[in-house]
Formats: sequence, C-alpha cells, structure tokens
Amino acid sequence: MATTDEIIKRTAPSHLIDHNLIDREVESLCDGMVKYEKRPAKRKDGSVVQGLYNAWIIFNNPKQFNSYTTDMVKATILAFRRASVDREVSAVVFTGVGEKAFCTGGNTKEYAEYYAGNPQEYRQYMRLFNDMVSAILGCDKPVVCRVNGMRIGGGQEIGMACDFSVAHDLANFGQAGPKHGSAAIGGATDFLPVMIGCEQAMVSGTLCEPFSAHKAARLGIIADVVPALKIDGKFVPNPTVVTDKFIDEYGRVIHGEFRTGTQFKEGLALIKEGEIDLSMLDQKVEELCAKLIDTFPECMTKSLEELRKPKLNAWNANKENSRAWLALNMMNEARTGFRAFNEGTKETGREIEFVKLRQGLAVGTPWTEELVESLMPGAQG
Ligand SMILES: CC(C)(COP(=O)(O)OP(=O)(O)OC[C@H]1O[C@@H](n2cnc3c(N)ncnc32)[C@H](O)[C@@H]1OP(=O)(O)O)[C@@H](O)C(=O)NCCC(=O)NCCSC(=O)C1=CCCCC1=O
Repeated sequence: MATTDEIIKRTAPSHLIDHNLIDREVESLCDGMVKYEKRPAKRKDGSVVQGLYNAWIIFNNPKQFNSYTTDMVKATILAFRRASVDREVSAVVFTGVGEKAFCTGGNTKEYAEYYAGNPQEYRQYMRLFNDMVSAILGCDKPVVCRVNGMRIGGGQEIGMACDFSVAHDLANFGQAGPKHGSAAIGGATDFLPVMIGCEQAMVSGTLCEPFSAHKAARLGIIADVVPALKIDGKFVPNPTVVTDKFIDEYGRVIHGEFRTGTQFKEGLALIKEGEIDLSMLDQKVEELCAKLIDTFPECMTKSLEELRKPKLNAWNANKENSRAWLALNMMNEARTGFRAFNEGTKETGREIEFVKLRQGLAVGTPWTEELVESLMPGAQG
C-alpha cells in the first residue's frame, strides 16, 4: 500500500487558488504596527510539524500599550482573513509586543485628536472596528489570545472575541468606557453576560475596576493563567494578588482579589525587583496549539462555529446600532472623556470631574465647547 506521503505527492493539485482578497503584506498597511508571522506548528512532544504553522498576529505599539490605531485595525482584519484562508495554518495566536499590555483598546490620542467631535468619521472607523471583531469571530481557525499583559477596554473586547485566552498573571483585565466617555459596546456588553453572567458583567462593564488574571480565570473569562515573575530564578505568583487563600474570615471568596495597603505596596516592590519571564506563557500557548492540531480540521471549524454562537448572536444583534450610537457619542461624552485622558497627566489626573458634569446636566446646561474645556483635567486650577 502507498504511504500517505506518496498519495499526497501524487494527488495534491499542482496549482492552488489564492482566496485572499488583496495581495499585500499585513505590515505594509500600518507601518509594521501589526505583525503577521507564520511560526512552525509543534506536536505535543515539542517536535516541529513539517509544512504546518500557527499564524501569530502581533500588535506592535508598546509605547501606547498596544492600543490600536485605524491603520492597525485594517491590518488586523487582513491578518485574520489571511490566517483563515491559509491552508497551512492550524491555529491563530493573537498577542502583543512586550509584557506590559496585550492591548488597552482604541488609540486615545487618535480618538481625542481626530475623531472627537467628528461623528461621521468615527462611524467609518466603527465600520472597521466591527469588521475586526467579526473577523476574529469568523476565523476558520481556532484563535488563542496570548494575554501578554493588560487587556483593557477594546483590548478586552477583541480578547474576549477569541476562542481561548491564556494569560500571565501580572495582566489586568477590564473595561474603561464609562470612565473615558464611551460604553463598552464594542463586544463587552455582548460577550460578558454570556461568559460570566449578567451580574459580574454589570460590575465590569459599568464600574471599570480592573481585575486580576487570577480573578479572570475564576470568573471564566480566560482558559488558563501562568506566572511570569521570577524571584531568585524561581517563578512566583503575582504578589499584589491573593493567591494563597480562597476565603476570608467571613467566608467571602478572595482568591484573585488585589491585596490592599502595605501588602499591595510590598507586592509592587517585589515585582520591580524581579525578572519578567514569559516562557511559561509561551509553553502553555504552544501546548494548547499542539492539542488543537491533533484533531480533524473541519470538525474543529464546525465546533468553533457552533460554540461561538452565544457570543456571535449577541454581537450580530447589536453591532450596527452600537456603531451608530458610538458615532454620535463622539459629539459630547467621548469628545470630552478621550480628550481628558489624552490631555491630562499623572499630576492633573486623566478623567473629568464627573460630579461637576452631572451637576451641570441636572440643571439643563447644554454641551458647549466652553463646557467641555472647563471639564478638562487641571482646567479649574
Ligand atoms: C489603565 C491603563 C490601561 C494603564 O494605566 P497605567 O498603568 O497607569 O499606564 P499609563 O501611564 O496610563 O499608560 C502608559 C502609556 O500608554 C499610553 N496609553 C495607554 N493606553 C492607551 C490607549 N488606549 N491609547 C493611546 N495611548 C495609550 C498612555 O498614554 C501612556 O503614555 P504616555 O506617553 O502618556 O506616558 C490606562 O493607560 C488607560 O486607562 N488607558 C486608556 C484605556 C482606554 O480608554 N481605552 C479606550 C477604551 S474605548 C475603546 O477601546 C473602544 C473600542 C471600540 C468601541 C468603542 C470604544 O470606545
């Protein structure tokens, strides 16, 4: 009997049709701020599989915490499409450069300096943003979010659109919307209720308090968590987070909550002293990809399509209305909130005086340029 290799050689077509829409390098769309790399796929024993790859889509804007600009959004859509149609690609790994941030959402500089007060332009941007989320949810290959650091705002939304998330435990998670002039309707309000239940979704989507990777694992937003901090050459869990106790003296679950007071400060100091090493994260990601490659490809894709439905159905039901609302919101709250983050500093703060705004609106004050200026951090002296 012929070997499988011989049959492949004899029967595979000599010419393959390219199903990509355009023939451009992903990097060329965004000055290299999104990288697309095909890395050899590996088996569970670590050996390289000939002719098969994982596509790594990497945000490369570390100075701005891997936030995405408009060009990066375009490049990401192309990258997911490329990975989706590439016969040699088994899985997609979506990550960012460095160890600080996976992604902290839309680029607030671009929001404040270009889109603020320009709803028709932001509506066009939201076409692209929506297509990016849909490209992740529609990818024919399993998508693993390698959470190399903070996953905040739109970063959390595109992360939750992925099929799996594996994080290092110095990463924080959460939303920023209502603090910075937006609503977390770029996916979070669709995905959170189905992923963690309505009550915790409400807490995350409205209060915008960051939570730890250990809590993210407990809530079920991520599949796995690994340490990244090395002290004296040994991996240790994030020292700013409770990881050694499950309940407090009143029986409340505290595993994954941030430590407070002196303990928190000591934890931060220890992180500064130590070395950050993402090798355990990479090992976990490779292990997961190796499990995924050991399956029938079409059965895998069908399973992904079915299991994505709770997220996808919610997303499809809301995404166009969300786009329209977000565009118009650029006229007042987003215009104010993103400018405040962009123009504020550590000293002045980067948020507006919410109570002052609410007091003004409570007596019917209209949204004027003068009102917006007065709300900027430091404007009142
Ligand atoms: C909480 C933070 C994520 C981290 O805070 P901290 O650890 O204190 O770091 P910073 O000093 O704030 O940040 C370090 C530098 O990175 C720059 N940065 C961080 N995030 C962004 C960003 N999103 N865009 C541009 N630049 C960013 C920051 O300015 C610092 O640089 P500098 O030169 O000034 O020293 C905190 O950084 C934070 O809250 N970031 C903003 C989060 C945010 O508001 N994201 C946008 C949310 S809205 C969104 O994503 C949406 C998606 C689609 C739908 C509509 C929508 O709104």
